[in-house]
Amino acid sequence: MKSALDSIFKVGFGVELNALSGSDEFANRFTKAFDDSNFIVFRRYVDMFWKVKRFFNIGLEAALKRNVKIIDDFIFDLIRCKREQMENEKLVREKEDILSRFLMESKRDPENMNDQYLRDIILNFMIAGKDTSAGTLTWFFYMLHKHPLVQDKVIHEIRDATQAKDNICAKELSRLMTDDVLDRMHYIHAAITETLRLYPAVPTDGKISVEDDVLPDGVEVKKGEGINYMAYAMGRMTYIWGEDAVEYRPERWLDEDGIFRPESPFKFTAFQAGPRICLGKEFAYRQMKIMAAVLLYLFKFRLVDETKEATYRTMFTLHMADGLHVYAFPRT
Ligand code: HEM
Repeated sequence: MKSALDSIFKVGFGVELNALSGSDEFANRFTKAFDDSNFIVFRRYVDMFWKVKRFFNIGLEAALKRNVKIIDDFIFDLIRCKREQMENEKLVREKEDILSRFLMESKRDPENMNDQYLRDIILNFMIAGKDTSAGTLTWFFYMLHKHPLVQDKVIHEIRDATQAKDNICAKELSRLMTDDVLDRMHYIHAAITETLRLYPAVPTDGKISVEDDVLPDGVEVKKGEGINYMAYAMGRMTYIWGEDAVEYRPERWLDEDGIFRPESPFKFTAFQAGPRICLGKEFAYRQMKIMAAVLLYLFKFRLVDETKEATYRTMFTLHMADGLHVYAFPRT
């Protein structure tokens, strides 16, 4: 999670999270407030008194208010730092990250693109990019543990694609992860995609119809009605994926030459489909492949509790309940 958050800060906002927060403790406080708020907002679906609690500022709603203050302070600080950074660097690198681009735009339209607007943009990227890829990697490592043969193939492919020496360090190994090398990793791509089919980071997603419509199966939807699609259930349906739908089998994504064969996003819905498909999909695959390849090449992992079956925590994203606790041993 920490590493996914670091990437979003670096690539999306062009700042180092640690440099910004000054200490791990401040960054941890922000991360905790962010995760807890995610959980509390999701709870509103099943707590019919949440508005009353918000009105009297009690219970989880009081906690949410405190968390939102921590998040706001942190994000407004980020915006201030970023503005200073851009001034100091005389805007030489203005176009390198998403936040710089929004800040440039906000100069042209300061009334609409005010700090509140920028805060929402930043949070949107953090929600979209932090828990999704970090959570998927957690389930991926769990799947590899349950399927040692898949794990062997993954490690074989990393060796093959990188041609790394046995005693290579993490820094050198990550330097070998060029676009070319990552594009050759079809098996890992398939194994991550298979993980997302069974454990989609966004397990259920809601939409509101902007006009009267008819779904492909004939169901009528009226303007303003809500509708949900459930990637988690769809990934396990036998009439979509065949009799072995609940089996973890990366090979289903590969052709006879071992090349990754994508499915229609309307069938594999983990990234949604259509004009609002995930903007960070390619970034996420790259990030997850690099992280998985470096960790698996250098370490063997063993679960702390081999008997425990992983289950999820109900939130907007598919968190593994209590996380995945592992022992790591050097592979060589
Ligand atoms: C395993 C990783 C990921 C998965 C499964 C995933 C999945 C999704 C899904 C299902 C949506 C649609 C949500 C909705 O509109 O209701 C979405 C939207 C989005 N995602 Fe991702 N995402 C992932 C990683 C990322 C990353 C790393 C980033 C950014 C760096 C990102 C940026 C976005 C953005 C900006 C949107 C909004 C697009 C729009 O509304 O036009 N995602 N993602």
